[in-house]
Amino acid sequence: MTTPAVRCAGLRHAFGDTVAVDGVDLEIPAGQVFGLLGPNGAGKTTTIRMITTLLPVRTGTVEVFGLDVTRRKMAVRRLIGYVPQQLSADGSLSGRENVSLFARLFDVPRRERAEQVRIALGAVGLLDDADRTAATYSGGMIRRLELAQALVSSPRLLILDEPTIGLDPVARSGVWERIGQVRAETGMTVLVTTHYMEEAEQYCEQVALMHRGRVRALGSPADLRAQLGPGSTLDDVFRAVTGDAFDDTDKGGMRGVRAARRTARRLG
Ligand SMILES: Nc1ncnc2c1ncn2[C@@H]1O[C@H](COP(=O)(O)OP(=O)(O)OP(=O)(O)O)[C@@H](O)[C@H]1O
Repeated sequence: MTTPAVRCAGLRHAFGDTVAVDGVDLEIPAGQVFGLLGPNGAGKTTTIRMITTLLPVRTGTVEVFGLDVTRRKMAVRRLIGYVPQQLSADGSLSGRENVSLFARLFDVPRRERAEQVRIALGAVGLLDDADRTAATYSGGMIRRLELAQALVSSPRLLILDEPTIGLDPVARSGVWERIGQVRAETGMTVLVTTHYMEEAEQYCEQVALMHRGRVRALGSPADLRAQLGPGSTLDDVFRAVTGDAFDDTDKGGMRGVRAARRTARRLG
């Protein structure tokens, strides 16, 4: 059997009295687009931060391509590209400068840097706009720029936290198209959190529904719908598991992205 891209066993994390992740067992097969779904506060970001080594794993284990994230932290970091919910692009720099900065941070060899930056910008359709400052980009372009920042180190596992939050439907499908193309070309594994059920349905091969720190349902969107009964949607499955509704904010530009992500955090 091939080594899974991610394996979490008995994973738990508490912030003081708040148990954010409460015994998560999860296996993400290599090469899949895997969706981690859940309402605000379900524990998705905390899980992702442990997988990316940004939060220590105190209880349970996490492996990325068979490497323990606690013992092999640096090796794990080299395998991962991460687009956090918080804005990670600098509005005062050009698209190319933003991606170059990440290339340096991720130790892309100096000789290869310019070419890798060009390839990453090309992969997200931003080559023509690469030398404009990011402050002039639309919300969808900023998300694609952040995707290029994560792709520049050629990761085997791409982790995206709410990649389409706050974007209009056209920009959302633009982001997903780019993710799909890169994944088809490289075979990389994609772990994504999203609030948008129709996106999970359309783009994820498997999803885990999280609620109150636990995985409550796991499977392909089609299997989960079938388990609930004929005519069910993934939304129905979600409501059956959580009983919660979502916020959905559509705004454009750097300010809009920041505002939407802030609102999403506040609502958490
Ligand atoms: N740094 C922190 N300090 C204290 N509590 C935190 C911290 N980070 C998260 N929490 C709490 O842990 C729980 C899980 O939060 P987490 O951000 O993992 O959820 P989420 O599913 O990613 O939600 P969202 O969709 O809003 O990002 C929430 O109750 C949250 O308030």
